[in-house]
Amino acid sequence: MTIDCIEMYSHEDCQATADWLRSQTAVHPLVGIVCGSGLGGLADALKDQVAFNYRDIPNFPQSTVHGHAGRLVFGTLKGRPCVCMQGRFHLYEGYPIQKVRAPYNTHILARASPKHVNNTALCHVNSLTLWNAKARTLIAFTPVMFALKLKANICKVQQFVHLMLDQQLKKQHKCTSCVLGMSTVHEVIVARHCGMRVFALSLITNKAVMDYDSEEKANHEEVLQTGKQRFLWSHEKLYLTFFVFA
Ligand SMILES: O=P(O)(O)O[C@H]1O[C@H](CO)[C@@H](O)[C@H]1O
Ligand code: HPA
Repeated sequence: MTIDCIEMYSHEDCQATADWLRSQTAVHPLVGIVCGSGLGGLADALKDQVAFNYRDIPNFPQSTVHGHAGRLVFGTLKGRPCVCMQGRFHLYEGYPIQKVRAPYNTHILARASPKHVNNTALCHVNSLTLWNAKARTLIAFTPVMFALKLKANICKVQQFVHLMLDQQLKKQHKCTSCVLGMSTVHEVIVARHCGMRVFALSLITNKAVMDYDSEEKANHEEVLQTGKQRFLWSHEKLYLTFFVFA
């Protein structure tokens, strides 16, 4: 990490964010959920909510994407302390990666026993991805979760590559049989790097633009609409899966 990067979001900045949050709520989350586009409604399921607007949290990035409420919601889900991010951060918003990943570092700091960053944990970048044809939902697991999920026989399995893509990088990547995203991969990398167990569930919302010479972009309204339509199903599954592993 260069000096510039450290200055953009230092350990002290991160600590200040965590200290402020700890002073505002007695909830010490065991589970952190990042709600993607169209899925922010999941936070409504939390009981005894204490919510903060990102703009009021020291050093926190701001949500700029339509449909991302920009709130951090603490509460309990089936009795487990939990925090939901209603709004995530993307490189295409103009944030440097240090700012995009900051909330995930902060989540670690907010835990009762923070872990040291382990450089070797970066080998967990390649998470497995499962396909549930019925609900058009992809689920990425660490290998342990993959095995448990298979045992539970909850969904039909097909393996995909989840490719991280930024609008500007589109022309550099050609892939077949993969799903595209602009956020989850770097979140998973940082969380694994910090020693968190990760479970990622991605809703397939739209057909990707596969003509690499096209200026066309993913249709965000379609993404939000599909999120709304599929939310009830996802909601139930999120209950199921999070409480298997929390
Ligand atoms: O915001 P998330 O959940 O990543 O969802 C996706 O949907 C948007 C596409 O319009 C992008 O923000 C992309 O990353
Ligand atoms: O079409 C897409 N491309 C990349 N990321 C996405 N996230 C939602 N839809 C898309």
